[in-house]
Amino acid sequence: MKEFLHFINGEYVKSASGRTFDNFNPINGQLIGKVHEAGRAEVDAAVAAAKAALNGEWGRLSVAERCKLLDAVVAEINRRFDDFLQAEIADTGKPHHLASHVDIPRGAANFQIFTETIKSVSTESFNMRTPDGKTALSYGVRVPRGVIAVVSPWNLPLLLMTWKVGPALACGNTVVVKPSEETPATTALLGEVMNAVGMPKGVYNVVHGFGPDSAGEFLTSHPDVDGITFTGETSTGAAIMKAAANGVRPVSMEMGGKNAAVVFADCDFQNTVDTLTRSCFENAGQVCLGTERVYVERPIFDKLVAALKERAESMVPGDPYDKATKIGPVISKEHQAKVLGFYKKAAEEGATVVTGGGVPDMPEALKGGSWVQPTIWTGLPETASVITEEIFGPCCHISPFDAEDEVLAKVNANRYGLATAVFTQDIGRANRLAQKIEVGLCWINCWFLRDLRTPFGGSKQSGIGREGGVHSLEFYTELRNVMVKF
Ligand SMILES: NC(=O)C1=CN([C@@H]2O[C@H](COP(=O)(O)OP(=O)(O)OC[C@H]3O[C@@H](n4cnc5c(N)ncnc54)[C@H](O)[C@@H]3O)[C@@H](O)[C@H]2O)C=CC1
Ligand SMILES: O=C(O)/C=C/C=C(\O)C(=O)O
Repeated sequence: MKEFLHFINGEYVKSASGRTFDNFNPINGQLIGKVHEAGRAEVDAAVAAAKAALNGEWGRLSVAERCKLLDAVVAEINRRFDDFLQAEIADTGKPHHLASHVDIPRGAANFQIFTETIKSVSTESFNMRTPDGKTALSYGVRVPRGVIAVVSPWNLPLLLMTWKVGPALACGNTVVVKPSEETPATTALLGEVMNAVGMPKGVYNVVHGFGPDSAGEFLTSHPDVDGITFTGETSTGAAIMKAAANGVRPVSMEMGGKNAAVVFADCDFQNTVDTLTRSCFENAGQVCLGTERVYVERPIFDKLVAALKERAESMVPGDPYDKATKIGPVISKEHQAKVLGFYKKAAEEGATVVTGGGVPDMPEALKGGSWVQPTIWTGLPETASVITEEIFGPCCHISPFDAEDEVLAKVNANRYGLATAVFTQDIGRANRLAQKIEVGLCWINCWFLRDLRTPFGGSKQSGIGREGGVHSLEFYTELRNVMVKF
């Protein structure tokens, strides 16, 4: 049986308490291994190692030397691609094609983009006359913030963790990562990569455990943590902000969403259906950017519902190791119960269940997994739970609309503001809506098309701050001003 250990100061270590918890495979419900749960002792040791590394060899490296090490991390992730792939599939149950095309390549790319960024970024400088007639030159210099706590979720474990570790290290910080209790494997494996490339001890640390009264809380409330970056549920983000306030540490928060897609009658129909199939059902709907509300202009409403139904029914849940499988299980039995709870509520609230709505009939070997059917509803009022609350499952509600103002008001009538997708051939209308929809990310005729140089993050209760390209430097560095009089 596998054992997942903490990675502290370059070494894999057990918890002093001997406390462990079980890690289950969502594909068949079988035990993958035991995960060591960090107590205060392990979190203290990890933060101390990270703090010491700032003043050691790591802190003395030039930007070029630091980037060379991180380039070696990219090469080593690619060399061990299959190890990462297998670990990620076992932990999450995501299909092979998705993990191999999205998650693992992005794990490497998330280091590469920030080595490129940090090498070419400039700061401002000003020349001025002093009151006594001399000259002064002021210039900005970016310095690392210090020890960064990275708290990451289970839906895209390697991708979302490295999206924060990449820029943190490129900027010269050190990190202590607390991966989700559901998905410890790839974060733990990255420790082997760090050692293989000769990363100085203490630069990358990992502590496993849960949130409240466990590793997550101990880490985010630790006084020697200088900044906290988080992806996950909004209520968790709020709890972490309270911990961060004690000691006045900056936070970067990427939180929940209830994303809408707006489909106009003049859209490229085939592209729209292809894209919605991905945005509603990919990764079993467990993407914070995923679409759970679809608004369709009335003339094509029935046609769109019928087309998406056909596509949803072609997403037959199956063995993620089979390269043809398009949809796997959700992350856990607990999450399955949450998603099925919404399915039940939608029916109780009077939805028309266009397709799905329950648990698929799986082959004997997979029956123990946490499966749910891709599901589409219509007919609910805007106040219904499945239209207002984040479900994080392979499902969407489709409503008709008649006017641009009407749909805009519906899209914005939600506490979240992460992402949207607008489908139309009228580029003026698309850009008009992009200015007015209250989100951090607006896709037009596409979805989850990423350029890692661009700002990524949410509005309203979906987040605080932007990460990506130079925008990540706002969080991962302190901008210091130097004034020289001569
Ligand atoms: N990317 C996103 O926006 C994600 C959203 N979710 C949403 O959140 C729901 C719950 O999923 P969870 O994994 O439980 O999300 P979560 O937000 O509770 O967990 C994310 C991370 O935060 C940690 N954590 C939890 N409470 C904490 C605390 N008080 N202090 C410090 N760390 C803490 C967890 O251990 C995990 O590493 C899902 O059903 C989904 O709706 C979940 C994962 C990702
Ligand atoms: O592309 C990214 O950087 C992030 C994608 C997805 C999420 O943030 C998420 O699902 O939480």
